[in-house]
Amino acid sequence: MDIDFSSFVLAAATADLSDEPHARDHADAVEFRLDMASDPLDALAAYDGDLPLIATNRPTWEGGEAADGEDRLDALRTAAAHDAVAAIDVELAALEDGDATDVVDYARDRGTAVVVSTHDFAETPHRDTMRELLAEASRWGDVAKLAVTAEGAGDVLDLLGATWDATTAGETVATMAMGEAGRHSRAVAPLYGSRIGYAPVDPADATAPGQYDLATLSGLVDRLRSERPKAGESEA
Ligand SMILES: O=C1C[C@@](O)(C(=O)O)C[C@@H](O)[C@@H]1O
Repeated sequence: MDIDFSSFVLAAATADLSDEPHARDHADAVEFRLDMASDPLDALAAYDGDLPLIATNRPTWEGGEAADGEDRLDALRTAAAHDAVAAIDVELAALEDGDATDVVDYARDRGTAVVVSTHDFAETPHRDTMRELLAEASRWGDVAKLAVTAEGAGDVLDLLGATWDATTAGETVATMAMGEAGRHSRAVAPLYGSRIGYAPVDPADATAPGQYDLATLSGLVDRLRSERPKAGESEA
């Protein structure tokens, strides 16, 4: 299965693939958080859902639950070989230190897309720093993802600015501000070019702070998209 990141993709984020039938009405894909699942590879082998998967195996040093090491990357490699897995998510830091380059090469050889991500659970970096992180991740991946923590609306404005700059420079990016102050970024960032949104089917199963549930985010994104000026009307 493939995912087309040339337009917005709404991913149901979950540690439980039995969520997939409940996600179909609203989601374009499922993000399977291997690091949060019990027996993730068995669940993957048994998957026969309709939605394509983005496989993520987030290490503890980037806010996830997977122990660092070869096993984590081997699981991602196994996931990349599964027909339903359209993309894998790899941390930019794991590529820069060289650990994950083999997994990314393997995914590419199989035609599996690569999302290269950075998470900041403490703050929102300076706009220039965010711009650099997106540019760097774009060098490695099909989609450059940046999730930061907003303390106020100004942080979201900076993130949206970096998103817009990257998008107008031709990069394919996914951005979101975590935390309460950043919540609205999840609905608005797609208007500035963000190509992936993440939301749990059930809000109790959130995979990051400040997520909307899937039905709510789907409704907000659709509504805002339909109100956006059509190309040629007034957009830059
Ligand atoms: O990187 C992301 C974005 C995310 O952290 C969010 O804030 O929605 C949720 C994660 O599951 C996903 O891998």
